[in-house]
Amino acid sequence: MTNLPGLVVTGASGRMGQMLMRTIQDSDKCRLVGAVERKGHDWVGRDVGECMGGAPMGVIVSDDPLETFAHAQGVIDFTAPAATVEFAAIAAQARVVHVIGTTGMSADDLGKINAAARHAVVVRAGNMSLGVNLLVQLTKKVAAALDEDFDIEVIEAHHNKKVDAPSGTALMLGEAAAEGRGVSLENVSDRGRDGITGARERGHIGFTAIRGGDIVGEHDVLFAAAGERVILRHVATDRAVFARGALKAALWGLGQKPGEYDMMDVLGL
Ligand SMILES: NC(=O)C1=CN([C@@H]2O[C@H](COP(=O)(O)OP(=O)(O)OC[C@H]3O[C@@H](n4cnc5c(N)ncnc54)[C@H](O)[C@@H]3O)[C@@H](O)[C@H]2O)C=CC1
Ligand SMILES: O=C(O)C1=N[C@H](C(=O)O)C[C@H](O)C1
Repeated sequence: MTNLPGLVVTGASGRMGQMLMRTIQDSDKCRLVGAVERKGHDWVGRDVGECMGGAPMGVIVSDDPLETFAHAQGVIDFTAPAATVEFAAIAAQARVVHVIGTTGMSADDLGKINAAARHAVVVRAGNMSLGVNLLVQLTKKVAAALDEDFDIEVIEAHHNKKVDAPSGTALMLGEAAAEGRGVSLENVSDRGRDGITGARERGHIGFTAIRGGDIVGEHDVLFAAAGERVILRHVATDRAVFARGALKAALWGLGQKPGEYDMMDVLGL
C-alpha cells in the first residue's frame, strides 16, 4: 500500500475537496497523504475522515501547503484562483504534479501557472469529465462543418453557490467553437446581454449562465439557423465524474516531463 503514489487535496472541505478525498480513499492506485485548507478554517488540525462525519482516515488537515506538498507526488486542487496561483508556485518548488480544476482565473493568473509549469507537471482543465472533453471535440467539428448561418450559443447551468460565470466548461466550449470556425473567441464573444442590445451579430458566440439550487453542471452548445437547430448537450449529475478525471490526470502526470497539459492530453482525445 505505501508504495502507491501519495496525493494531497487542497480545499479539503469544499464540494470537490470532499468528493476527491473519498475517490482517492476508494482507489487502489493512489493514497491520500495530505489535505489542505485555508488558515483559520475549523477543519485545520483535525482528521479529515472525522471532519467528513466518518471514521478517521489518518490524515490531519493542514494550513501549510509547503510542508504538505513535500510529502506527496501530486496535488489535486479545486479551490479558488488566488489559492491556485499560490499552490502552483509551491508545487513547482516541490516538483510535484499539480492538477488544477479551479475555474474563473484571469489572464494574469494563467500566466503565473504557465511559469510554474516550467518546473513541474501541471494538468489544468475547466472540466475533468470524459463526457465534456468529448463534447469539446464534437463542438469543434460541428462548428467547422456549419457556417455563420448557424448562430452559436453556449448555455450553462450550475448550483447557486458557484461564484464564476461563464463556467470554465462554457469557456472551453466557446474556444472549441471559435477554433472550429477559425476565429478568435476574444473577437466574437458575446456575454451579459441586457436591455436594448440590438440584433444579434452574425458570427458571434453567445454565453448564458443559469444559477439555481443544486445543479451539478449542465452545458448546451446550440447551433441555431433558420428552420433548424443542432444542440450538443452534457449533463453532469454527480461530482464523481470530475473527481475520477482529476485522479486519472494526477496518475498520468507522474510519468510526464514538466509542462502545462490538459485533459485532452490525459484522455488522448
Ligand atoms: N475542472 C472541473 O472539472 C471542476 C471544477 N470546479 C471548480 O473547482 C473550484 C471549487 O469548486 P467547489 O468545490 O464547488 O467550491 P467550494 O467553495 O465548495 O470549495 C473550495 C474550497 O477551497 C478552499 N480554499 C479557498 N482558498 C483556499 C486556500 N488559500 N487554501 C486552502 N483552501 C482554500 C475553501 O475553503 C473551500 O473549502 C471552482 O473554481 C469550480 O468552478 C468544480 C467542479 C469541477
Ligand atoms: O463550479 C462547479 O460546480 C463546476 N465548475 C466547472 C466549470 O466552471 O465549468 C465544472 C463543472 O461544470 C462544475
